[in-house]
Amino acid sequence: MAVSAHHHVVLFPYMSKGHIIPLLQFGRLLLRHHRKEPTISFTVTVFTTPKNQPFISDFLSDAPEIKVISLPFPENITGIPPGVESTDKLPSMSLYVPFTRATKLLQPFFEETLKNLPQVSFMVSDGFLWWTSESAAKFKIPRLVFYGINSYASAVVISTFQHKLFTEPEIKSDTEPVTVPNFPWIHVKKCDLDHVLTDPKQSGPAHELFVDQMISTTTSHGFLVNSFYELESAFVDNNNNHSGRPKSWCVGPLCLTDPPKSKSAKPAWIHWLDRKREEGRPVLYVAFGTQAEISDKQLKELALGLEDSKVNFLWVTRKDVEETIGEGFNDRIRESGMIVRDWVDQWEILSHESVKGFLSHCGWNSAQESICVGVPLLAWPMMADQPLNAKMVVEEIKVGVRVETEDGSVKGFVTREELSRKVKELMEGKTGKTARKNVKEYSKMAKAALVEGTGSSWKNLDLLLKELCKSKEPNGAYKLSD
Ligand SMILES: O=c1ccn([C@@H]2O[C@H](COP(=O)(O)OP(=O)(O)O[C@H]3O[C@H](CO)[C@@H](O)[C@H](O)[C@H]3O)[C@@H](O)[C@H]2O)c(=O)[nH]1
Repeated sequence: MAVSAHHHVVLFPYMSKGHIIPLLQFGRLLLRHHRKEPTISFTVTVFTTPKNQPFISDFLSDAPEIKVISLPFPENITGIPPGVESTDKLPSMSLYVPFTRATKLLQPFFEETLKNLPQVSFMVSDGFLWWTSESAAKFKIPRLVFYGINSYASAVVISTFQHKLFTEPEIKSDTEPVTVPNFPWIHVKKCDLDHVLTDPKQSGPAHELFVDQMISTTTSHGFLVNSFYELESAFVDNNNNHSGRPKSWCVGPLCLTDPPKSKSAKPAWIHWLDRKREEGRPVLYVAFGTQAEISDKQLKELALGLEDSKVNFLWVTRKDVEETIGEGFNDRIRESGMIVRDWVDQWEILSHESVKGFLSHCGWNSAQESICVGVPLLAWPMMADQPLNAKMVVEEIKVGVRVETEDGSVKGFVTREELSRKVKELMEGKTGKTARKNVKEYSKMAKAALVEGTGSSWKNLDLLLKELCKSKEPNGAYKLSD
């Protein structure tokens, strides 16, 4: 089967760095696919809002052919400070619902712009932007939905939801392990799942938003998944075994599509990592993505736990740690630790030879980046899909160690003693050693998944493109060109 030559693809990520980054990487992957498979070529247009555009343009500086269009972000939304257009700038993630609901006001601008663009072969839009499926239907554009989560997390969520696992009968305990019906070897706690899935009332603004997102998902052409088959085959197969459910297409790891970095102008933290390499000291990288909320009390305990562990660490955080902990901390850790408050190139840090462990909240991008570079994880999940990602990483593929909270709940307190013990376990202990060995294997599989012609993700993308990029009959039906 041949496909007609040139296609226009629209990408519409949710306004959160953890959602924007992988979709931009997907845009790059499309261009790269064309370079390897010249029979099919793409124009890619990314939709966003003005305050997100500089980040996107900078991220795509190696791919100027990807066009970025900004739509005006709605003003005067109750609770959302003026000028906030991305979740990492929200004063609290409790504003997720009004922030996300506000995006619906972009719909008329989006549709007006679509009218004036070249015909779109398919669109990939974020599952949080449920209303984009209405726009896709109006313009007869096949929509792929992207949630940024892996197949393990979505399979567990679907099973929990379908079996009303925590709601019928209602399970009151936050920390009682319950067997997941489709996967009897997995036990989840109520606190591992988002409140919308476990709330017996099944009502309220968060629930209504979730329902809208689910409905728009079921009417989509398929799921685009930032993962690779070999990592979680049982869960991919399970997700694709439900008749009537859109097919999941694993096309990742998308982080492997990042361009090689230029060697000029190394930032200070890379110089610091170079020095640690010369000293022969392994480094723990510490970072919690772009929207984690850590109390001052917890931040202090974290800092003291890192200090107690005596392990060298590079910690990227938006907070002023010394201000929270009190004078003297920076002096005490001067030799063993470095704290960075800038935006960093996380991939460059994780790829550095000195980095031998990653204390992470297990946002799916971070976790997968760590797997790809072969660095084991110390999992400290905090919200959203992170508890499930942590379970997957520690229990399923065994590439990490888990930090436990005092009361066993996800949002519970982690003591300095626990943290220090687990840091040492990851960096020097037996479980850490096994995780290190396992993660190297998955790292090889990750790279193999994208190899032209033979990789599972390469083949999936090729099939998907062939399916979506058929030329259209005037009545909107698809026709194969030959
Ligand atoms: O200074 C920084 C900070 C972050 N990153 C990158 O930003 C992304 C962060 O994504 P992720 O690790 O997934 O964390 P979050 O920002 O917390 O991601 C949100 O989105 C993810 C994908 O849906 C979910 O898995 C998370 O739970 C959710 O919090 C990663 O690619 C990082 O490499 C940088 O490059 N430099």
